[in-house]
Amino acid sequence: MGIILGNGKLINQEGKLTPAEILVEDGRITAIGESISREGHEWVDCKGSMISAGLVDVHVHLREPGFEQKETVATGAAAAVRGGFTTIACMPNTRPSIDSVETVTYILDKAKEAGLARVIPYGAITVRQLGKELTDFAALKEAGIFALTDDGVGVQSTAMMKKAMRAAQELGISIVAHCEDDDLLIPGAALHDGVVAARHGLPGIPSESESIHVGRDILLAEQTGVHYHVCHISAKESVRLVRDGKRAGVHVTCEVTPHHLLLCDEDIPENLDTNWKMNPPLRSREDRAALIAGLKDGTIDMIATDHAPHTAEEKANGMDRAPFGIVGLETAFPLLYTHLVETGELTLQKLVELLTVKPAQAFGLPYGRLEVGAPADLTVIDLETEKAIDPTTFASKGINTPFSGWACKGWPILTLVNGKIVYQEV
Ligand SMILES: NC(=O)N[C@@H](CC(=O)O)C(=O)O
Ligand SMILES: [Zn+2]
Ligand SMILES: [Zn+2]
Repeated sequence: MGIILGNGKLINQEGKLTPAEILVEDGRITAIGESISREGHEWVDCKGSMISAGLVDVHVHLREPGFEQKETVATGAAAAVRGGFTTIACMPNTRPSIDSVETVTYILDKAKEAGLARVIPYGAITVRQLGKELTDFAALKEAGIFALTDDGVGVQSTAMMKKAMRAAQELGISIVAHCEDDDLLIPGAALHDGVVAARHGLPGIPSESESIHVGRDILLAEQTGVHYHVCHISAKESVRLVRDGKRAGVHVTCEVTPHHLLLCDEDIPENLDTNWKMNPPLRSREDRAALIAGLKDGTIDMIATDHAPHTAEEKANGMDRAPFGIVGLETAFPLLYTHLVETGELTLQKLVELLTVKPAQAFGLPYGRLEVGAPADLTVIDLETEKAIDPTTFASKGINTPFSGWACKGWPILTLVNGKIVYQEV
């Protein structure tokens, strides 16, 4: 017996929504048609909503092991499927960090136990993410990592990064970089080094602290031939460097977050609410425009949330001491649909691609495609009902979002992973 997603809509070649039904059997999509015979199958009413391939997020912090008060694999995976994400790659800045086979296996076991989203752990580039010694890439690959990154911190040594790229290239693993040059950082700086930080008399985080690493690493990627991916790109100079790198034939990709696409430093409230503190910081209005332009011309390959839950207690520590990071899994699609698609900046088709097939393609994952034979990772999204973002309803333990109260359309109502219903709006 299969499951029919009935009374749904699909985006066609012209980007129009047309009536469609999907049959799912044994974890795969086995038929797509205007109307599928219900005989012998369970029938689920999509109520005229859009059916999309399940969303893929290559940048998520699940916090387990070590910071279970912020999030666990189970709560993070629940947040993922509630947000329509069926595959998430989780970052290694846990305690211990994901620098050993044991920790990779621990997370994969927790994810299996939760039975919600597909969770693929990143492996750390350096032992304990200290930048001093490479981890055992071959062993981590064997254990099932998604790619290598030291996200949370930048790899400071150029020589270490080059060595990592060489080794990763030989094994066919991608290097994913949090680009940040610590030499350019002022302790306690929390906002972009621009007009808003200046108005508050605060030290700022300069754009070059990011773009210098982007430029350095693109040159190293050119030398080594590795697939190099930039995390949470935020500065216009970084976008320019990636554009030039692509033109020169370097295998470079990058991601942007929903918050960097929708907000800039001028939006930060006067009271400096720490739900607006994240790394990289919200940059200038021009930077935000460059990110949208980069998405449109293909320089930016995908959208990733950088879901970074922290406790309310930690976030209550003031702009200079609160941890960097905001949650994103449960708000990404509604925010982007409402504020980029409904406003005419991006087409719905393009938004869906940036959250499905584009990240999957860049990293060689078999997900993100809605076609017969593909794994039945599916998301049904209600594009009509308008609701305000309410952090008290989140499945995530984190409620640290600057988007509380924002009215949005585009809410996921049903999520299937591997043919199994893992989220259904009640
Ligand atoms: N993005 C953030 O502001 N914080 C992330 C770290 C990171 O993504 O660099 C975290 O782990 O909290
Ligand atoms: Zn980062
Ligand atoms: Zn991150």
